[in-house]
Amino acid sequence: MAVRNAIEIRGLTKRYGSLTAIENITFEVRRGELFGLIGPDGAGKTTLFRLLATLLNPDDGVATVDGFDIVGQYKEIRKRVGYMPGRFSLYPDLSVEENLEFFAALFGVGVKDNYDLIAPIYTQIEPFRKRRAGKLSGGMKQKLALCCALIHRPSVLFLDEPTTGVDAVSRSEFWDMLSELKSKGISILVSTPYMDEACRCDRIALCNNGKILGIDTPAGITARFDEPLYALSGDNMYGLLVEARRIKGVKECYPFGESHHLVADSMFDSDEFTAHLNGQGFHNVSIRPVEPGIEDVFIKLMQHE
Ligand SMILES: Nc1ncnc2c1ncn2[C@@H]1O[C@H](COP(=O)(O)OP(=O)(O)OP(=O)(O)O)[C@@H](O)[C@H]1O
Repeated sequence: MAVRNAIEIRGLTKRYGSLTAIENITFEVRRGELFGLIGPDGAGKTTLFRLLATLLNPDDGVATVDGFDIVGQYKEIRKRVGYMPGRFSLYPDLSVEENLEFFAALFGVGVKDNYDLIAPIYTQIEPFRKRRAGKLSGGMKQKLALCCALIHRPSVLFLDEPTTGVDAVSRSEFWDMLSELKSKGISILVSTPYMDEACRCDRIALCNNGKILGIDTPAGITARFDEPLYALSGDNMYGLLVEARRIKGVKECYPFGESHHLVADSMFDSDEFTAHLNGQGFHNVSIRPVEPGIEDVFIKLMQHE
């Protein structure tokens, strides 16, 4: 019988001494799904990947990848997964093509065996095939690392912060490549600290401090934000933040890119709010309703943790 879920995790816990890096995590990644782990540094994303890639053993709980247990059946899992770790995973002194050949040999396949899978990605770096991997740009390294992780045609792909430190255009191209791989039936678990990338996933888990704060589709996550939200800006942004937090009807106010986001309650009146700030000597105050994004939900969930 075909295994329905690519990954199943039940009550998984991992400690490093007295520090609990992963605490009682439960979720599943469906077959063919592009699933995102979204969270800041230290959330436990890398630890989770290392557990699922069978490089660490859990202290508690169970997990399967492609139907195989991460502890008892680790050899089966290693044949079936592709893992692109966060840090540079290539051999910097080997050329592009030597890296690819090395990873293919590691899995007992030839580069030609699964070339169709990597071709759309590899053709972009092929002109540089003689160049040492250490001399490639960030975006090209990322493409080569992805080819190396795919060379044995894994059924499940683990990508730990693949777009960190990569320019915006390469980041967007990378997500296009992931959509393409997904359409070929590969299940993908990918982590990112960038909230704007979350919307490229089928479902996401918001993680912080080793715990999962919420799991849903990106639209389902943003729908959880059910309070009036405004963008606030003006001269003296810091003073504005401090003063806004004191005003009646303001539940929260936090810096958000170029403006502040303000969460209001039912008592909030934006005209009164602006008049108050003008009376306090603030200039060019602008307040306008905005749609919540995933980051707003994240901030809200973290505050209630
Ligand atoms: N080998 C280790 N020994 C002790 N503590 C560790 C070890 N590896 C990770 N940690 C700690 O466990 C927590 C989770 O780290 P982890 O690397 O899994 O998080 P992350 O979300 O991947 O963040 P980052 O992007 O910074 O790696 C952090 O507090 C980290 O300092």
